[in-house]
Amino acid sequence: MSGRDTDGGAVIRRTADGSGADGADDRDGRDTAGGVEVRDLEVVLETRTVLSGVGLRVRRGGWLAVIGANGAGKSTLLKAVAGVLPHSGEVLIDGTPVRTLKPRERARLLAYAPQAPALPGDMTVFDYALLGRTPYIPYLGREGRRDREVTASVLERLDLSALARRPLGRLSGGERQRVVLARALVQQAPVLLLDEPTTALDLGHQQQVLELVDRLRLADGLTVVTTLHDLGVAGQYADMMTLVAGGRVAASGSPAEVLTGELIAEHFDAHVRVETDPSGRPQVHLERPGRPGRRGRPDREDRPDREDRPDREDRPAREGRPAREGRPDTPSGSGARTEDPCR
Ligand SMILES: Nc1ncnc2c1ncn2[C@@H]1O[C@H](COP(=O)(O)OP(=O)(O)OP(=O)(O)O)[C@@H](O)[C@H]1O
Repeated sequence: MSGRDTDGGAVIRRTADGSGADGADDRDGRDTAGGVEVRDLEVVLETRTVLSGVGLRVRRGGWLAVIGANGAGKSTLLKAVAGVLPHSGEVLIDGTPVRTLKPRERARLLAYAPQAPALPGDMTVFDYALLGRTPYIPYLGREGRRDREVTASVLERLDLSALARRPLGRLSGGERQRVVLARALVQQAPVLLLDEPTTALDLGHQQQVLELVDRLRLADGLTVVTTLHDLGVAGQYADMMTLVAGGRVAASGSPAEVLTGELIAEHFDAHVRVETDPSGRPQVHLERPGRPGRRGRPDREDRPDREDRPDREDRPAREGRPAREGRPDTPSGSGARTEDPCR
């Protein structure tokens, strides 16, 4: 379900059915243990300290979005959590330090989809996704029927069945990105780390991928950590956010706490309008400086005072949202407005 905002831009909204558990998930007998905790993480690349003093905590079944400007350290943070970068400090997966896990143990606990991995051009989509089953296949053994079934099922859910026999070298960028995600999902680990999983995807596939991840999270208690550049999407799906700036945590909290006009202006140097959607989640709209805030509407200063508008008292409070009197006022100077975007 996608909609259009009043600015004419496309807005992805979460589907209304928060339960999301469609019963079609194909994981069996798997322990869903696994929250993530990072303590005082430091990563030095070559001679440069890229992350310093980073801490975060994601409960089992939570979705954390790591946001920040280019070069802030988001991918480095994800790689350190995935255990593929040397680090100091502690990364705990379900209470176990990731550095103490053998690769096979780690792969059963944690699946990581990098932003742009090098893909073997001659390998087929199916065989590449099947690599996600490696931690379950005995040494010197072959994959079994179950492994092939899980792989086929994930490919189907990501609209990739028709491409199953296609070599990776002959895919589009968005198809490649879904194949990388497929391999991670085929791994069926309780912790899923996704580095910018939707950058190359069209709007429909973005939504398909994010909804699938959310369904798995809600149905199986999957713990999800993603980096996301699209703050609007991050605000719709994550239940917690960490804003990284200059290799440190600049802010963390709920999407409403982190996606404020002030923080976005400070750390992204971007001019935005933040609104609250009917489900209470923040929506971030880019605003062009010097233009009216909304198409076809006069600037705020030119409009009659809200208190003077005659229809205000007659309107019912929106469903799922406290009446105006119960909502906190917009912080002064935040740049965020609280008008209903549908009016
Ligand atoms: N191997 C490396 N050696 C030294 N510095 C590196 C290395 N890899 C990355 N960096 C630097 O570390 C910083 C953080 O990089 P990282 O890829 O984590 O940023 P990011 O927040 O994911 O950025 P983006 O949004 O552009 O993907 C950047 O300044 C980058 O130039």
